[in-house]
Amino acid sequence: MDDKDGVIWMDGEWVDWRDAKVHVLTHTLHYGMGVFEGTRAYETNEGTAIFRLQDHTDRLFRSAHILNMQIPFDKATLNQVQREAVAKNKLKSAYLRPMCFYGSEGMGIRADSLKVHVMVAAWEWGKYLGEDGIEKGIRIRTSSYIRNHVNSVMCKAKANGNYMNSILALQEAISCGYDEAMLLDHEGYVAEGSGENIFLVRNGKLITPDLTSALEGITRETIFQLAEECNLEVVEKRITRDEVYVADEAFFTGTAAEVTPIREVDDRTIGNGGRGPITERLQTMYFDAVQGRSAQHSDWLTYV
Ligand SMILES: Cc1[nH+]cc(COP(=O)(O)O)c(CN[C@@H](CCC(=O)O)C(=O)O)c1O
Repeated sequence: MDDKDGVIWMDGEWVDWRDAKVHVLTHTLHYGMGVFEGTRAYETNEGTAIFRLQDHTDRLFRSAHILNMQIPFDKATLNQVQREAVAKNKLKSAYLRPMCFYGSEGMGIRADSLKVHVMVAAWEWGKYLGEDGIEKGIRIRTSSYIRNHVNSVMCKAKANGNYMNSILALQEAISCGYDEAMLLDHEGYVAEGSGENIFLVRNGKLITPDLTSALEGITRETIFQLAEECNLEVVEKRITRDEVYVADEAFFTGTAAEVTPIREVDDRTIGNGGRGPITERLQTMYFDAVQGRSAQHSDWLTYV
């Protein structure tokens, strides 16, 4: 990733992509105390637009608040910089990564006298779980790693250090021949994917875990709204792994994952073994919204 052409925003300045570096004694590099966002910009007939930019920026600031980090820029600045990151890098569609991190002003767990630094990068990122995955569905397995406990890490913060858990789970799934991991919480109930929220369809209803141990996904909330528009009931409840096995349909949601059907869990075929009809309908509505074909949701788009 460090050999691209383009620019990255660091602490108020645009720097050449290849020069966007930090010292090896950068505190967050050692201890993982930082927050970030993943936001997508899509090409639309009216130009490139960032999807639910304000919601992502709001969550970035909530994440920082949870970790008691003071971001030294305001939301309007972060929103404008993300628009510029897409434009300056001449991207028609993009994945945006704002991140707030502690610098190399000091070391140690005490973490006092540290400065909060902010960067924003943007790059082209295709289908997170593969082109096939979006249409045919993916194979997932229940991870041997449980989701972080709500009192060991802060699950409502999109915090850098939380993702060691996700990486271990995903690496395990891939090493076992699957595409993604499904993580249970410490009580054994389904929480989410390594980087996605999860939905089931059963008897025409959507079912999704409550947010206790999961990230408050913006795509998850988008699906709630789209489901309401097509009179689909959404039930938030505790879900066991065998409820996933007997679901009629299942899918992941996330900015990177978008709406990805799940066709198999722990070698159990889900429903028709592919993308289910309700999943397809919601996926189509989602892509209509992000690609500017849904007049009803033009407010979700921030044109670059
Ligand atoms: C743990 C987790 N849970 C749910 C979600 C879905 O949230 P939302 O994007 O607001 O719908 C994400 C986003 N995962 C991001 C990280 C991907 C990465 O590899 O980094 C993403 O989808 O951008 C998570 O990281």
